[in-house]
Amino acid sequence: MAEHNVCVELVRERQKCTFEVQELIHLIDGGITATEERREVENVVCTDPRIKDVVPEEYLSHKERYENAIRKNCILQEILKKYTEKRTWDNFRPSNKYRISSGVVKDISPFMLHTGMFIPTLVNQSDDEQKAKWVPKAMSMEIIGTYAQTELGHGSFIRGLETTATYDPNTEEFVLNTPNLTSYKWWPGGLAHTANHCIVVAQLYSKGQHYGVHPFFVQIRDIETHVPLPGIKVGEIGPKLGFQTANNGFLGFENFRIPRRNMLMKNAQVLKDGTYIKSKNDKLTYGTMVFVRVIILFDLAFELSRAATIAVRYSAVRHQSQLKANEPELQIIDYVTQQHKLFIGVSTSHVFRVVGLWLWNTYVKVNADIGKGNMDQLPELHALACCLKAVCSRDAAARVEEFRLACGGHGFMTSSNLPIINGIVSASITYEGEFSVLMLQTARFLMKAWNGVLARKTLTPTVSYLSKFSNSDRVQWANTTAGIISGFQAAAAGKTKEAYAAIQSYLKPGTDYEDAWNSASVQLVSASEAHCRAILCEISWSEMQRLSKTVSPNLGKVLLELAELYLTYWSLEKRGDLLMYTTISTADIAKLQARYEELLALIRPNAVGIVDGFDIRDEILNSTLGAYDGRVYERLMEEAKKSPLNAEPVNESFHKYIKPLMLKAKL
Ligand SMILES: CCCCCCCC/C=C\CCCCCCCCCCCCCC(=O)SCCNC(=O)CCNC(=O)[C@H](O)C(C)(C)COP(=O)(O)OP(=O)(O)OC[C@H]1O[C@@H](n2cnc3c(N)ncnc32)[C@H](O)[C@@H]1OP(=O)(O)O
Ligand SMILES: Cc1cc2nc3c(=O)[nH]c(=O)nc-3n(C[C@H](O)[C@H](O)[C@H](O)COP(=O)(O)OP(=O)(O)OC[C@H]3O[C@@H](n4cnc5c(N)ncnc54)[C@H](O)[C@@H]3O)c2cc1C
Repeated sequence: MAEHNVCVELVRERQKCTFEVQELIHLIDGGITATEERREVENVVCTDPRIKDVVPEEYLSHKERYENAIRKNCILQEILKKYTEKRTWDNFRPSNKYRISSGVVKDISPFMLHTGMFIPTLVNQSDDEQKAKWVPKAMSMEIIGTYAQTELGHGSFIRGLETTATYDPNTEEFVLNTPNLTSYKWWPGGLAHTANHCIVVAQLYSKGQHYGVHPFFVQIRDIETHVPLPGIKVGEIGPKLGFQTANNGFLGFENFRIPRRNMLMKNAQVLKDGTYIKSKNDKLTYGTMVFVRVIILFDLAFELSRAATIAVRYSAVRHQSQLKANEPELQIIDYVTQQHKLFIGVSTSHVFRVVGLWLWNTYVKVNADIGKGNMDQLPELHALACCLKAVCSRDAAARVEEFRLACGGHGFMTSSNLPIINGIVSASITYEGEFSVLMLQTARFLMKAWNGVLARKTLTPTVSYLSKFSNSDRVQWANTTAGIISGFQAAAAGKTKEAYAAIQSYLKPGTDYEDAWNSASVQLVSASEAHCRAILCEISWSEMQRLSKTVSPNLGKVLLELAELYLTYWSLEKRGDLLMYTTISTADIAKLQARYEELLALIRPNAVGIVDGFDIRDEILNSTLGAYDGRVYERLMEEAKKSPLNAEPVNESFHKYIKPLMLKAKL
């Protein structure tokens, strides 16, 4: 971007920056080569003239919008293929290259489930022979798939799914059926008109026995004509709050037959005669969900970084009101209340990224152990992935909404892109495991851990802190980062203990454990949240500390300020918990507040530099308010002019309706 086109406010902001932005970019990308590789792909895609929309997406009809998304995503796939053809899935270097998708369509790609769930399920749940047959075809997009699990009647309760797969040993086939309306698959992305294959999660029956839910590889459309195969009823579910171009669909089966070997057989198998071979652990069927819950953290970090870039740059450009009489109007970023809205979101993006990487490394390690037959760490991984996915998605949605509010009226414009990002992030609170449902999964783990505390057992690493805080004394408070982390752990331990006690107190004679659990579930969710906050604080602080030692002192200082801001913000938000479970005093809280305000002031001069460090191209930001040059007002007007209503000075509705109304009023 030529600096002479950049508005004066952003030029000044960039001059103020105390660290090297390029260094931050490389840190976020994971190295200079990763930055170069990402930029190269982004450049090829974003400068391809076929990708540019003449009419903005939001003015298209639902149908046109989908067709446009498909057209452009096919071009993207073509380009990406060039960059990935030498790689197989197994050595595919995890990167943030998928973010390029936002430079192609503003909303969600209809191929997202193909990449995000169809391929991972084939990779992780097929046996070697199946993998060799299906994965290359899916990777090259010779076949296009999705993940069809949720039904009209059941999403959270997977054991309640109603689609059946009944083995017929005579033909060595499974017969798939949708027994009633509530058993229609409902929601899968790309299912409606994009995918020709899907993973179907269905209840398995063989030799008259029921064996629970299992994944099946199912072709639903003809490869040549794309016509649904006989016995398949498929369609789209209609417009939603967001995800307009995701092509979410419904699917029903009528005696639809698939070969025996189309059951994904890495974990459980059905032999030719119908004999069922059990998996080493029946929860391995849920493996793709664990994978996606883990990688969602990267997606949330990225979406937050987009919203942060938009809101921070806009706040530097926008002037409003006078702080002092006869002085120029302030840049809104100089109002401390504005900094309070903005900087926690910026910091949260960094926290999610580093905690996401830590979770990813844990996932890789546990998966390797599972491969060797050791399932010991699976419950802990599941508990971690559940609460982190749940809390981070909810936090991200709150932060994006705050960024939107921080942009005042203009943040309400679709052209700001904040409403679309809001839709994308809000959806993540529900999909891949609804918030409360996942929090209660982690609570199950915490209750078991508390049993371990009572029995003086050694606990697994992420809950080992519970033993430290098992007595009733309030924990000694220290106004340091270590003290804050310890305070969060004390709050988590205290809440876990109380939720446990609440279950016991509800367990009167004649009460089932499940009813007592339900009665105590608000406290259980609260305990899970506290546990998750303790993890977010501990891991983000240790990771940011580690990273700060790998970079220049100037950047290291900024990283630590962002990390400390996160800890301080949450200490103030959760002061009630800290007052209950630690010896924190009102004077300590006042000190925390003062430090928080100090951190806002320290971050302020670097705010634009920090969001520049996310290195998000204008085509990927898609925002009138957030572009690199800060030409906010020109862009808002340019976009407004694209409204089809502005194509004619008088709309025909005037003659048809308004004029007659006015004439009638005269009579
Ligand atoms: C360096 C960077 C690397 C990154 C790599 C990047 C690669 C980039 C590639 C692509 C990028 C793409 C971009 C990605 C963005 C993300 C996009 C994804 C979009 C997704 C769209 C949405 C898709 C969906 O929504 S699919 C449907 C999802 N559905 C759900 O999640 C349903 C939720 N429900 C459940 O999970 C379960 O029903 C339940 C857990 C709530 C209950 O199950 P249950 O009834 O069977 O269990 P119980 O309650 O009885 O418990 C039994 C027992 O089992 C334990 N359990 C449960 N689940 C698991 C599990 N998964 N694993 C292990 N153990 C489990 C449970 O804890 C109980 O244990 P107990 O010991 O307590 O008895
Ligand atoms: C944008 C989007 C994309 C999606 N994409 C896919 C996809 O590609 N493939 C796919 O298979 N699915 C997909 N889904 C479906 C998604 O996974 C489910 O919507 C999700 O798992 C929640 O299930 P549900 O809709 O049945 O909600 P419900 O389970 O009916 O939840 C409704 C309410 O009941 C509460 N509740 C439910 N069970 C309990 C419990 N045990 N304890 C306490 N409270 C409970 C919940 O907390 C919630 O408040 C998608 C959903 C969305 C929104």
